[in-house]
Amino acid sequence: MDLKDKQVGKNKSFIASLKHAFRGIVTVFKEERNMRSHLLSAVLSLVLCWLFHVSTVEWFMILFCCFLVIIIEVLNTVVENIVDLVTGCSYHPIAKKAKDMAAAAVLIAASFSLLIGCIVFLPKLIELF
Ligand SMILES: Nc1ncnc2c1ncn2[C@@H]1O[C@H](COP(=O)(O)OP(=O)(O)OP(=O)(O)O)[C@@H](O)[C@H]1O
Repeated sequence: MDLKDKQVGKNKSFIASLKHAFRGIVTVFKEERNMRSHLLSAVLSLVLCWLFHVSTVEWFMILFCCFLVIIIEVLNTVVENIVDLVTGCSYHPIAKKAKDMAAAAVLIAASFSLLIGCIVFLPKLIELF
């Protein structure tokens, strides 16, 4: 990171805010293996939606689940980073609680999405065979 990137104050323009938000997206996909798995699952679900010609409501449900899991994984990564920043990577029981609860949020969102995926795709797969 070069010196001019070491900004600590508020963004001066909407474009600057957007640039930093995009950098956040790139960083989370580069650094988080789980995020890449979520993206792969989302792409596969969208391909299935397209193959099965699902209804508008079903498209909405699947899109909602894809975005939900990705947004919660971003928030989980934020919690992990803040905890590491505060603890300096030394053990603390409250750090453990925070990280475990953030991971629980991802697990709950992913389980909900799996359930929705089963509700939408299972009847169509059964009909196919
Ligand atoms: N500073 C700490 N103090 C106490 N426990 C910690 C600390 N850092 C991590 N842990 C424990 O280790 C687990 C894994 O932490 P880590 O930061 O490696 O998350 P991760 O493997 O990147 O998680 P994810 O699978 O969600 O990406 C946490 O859920 C927590 O139980």
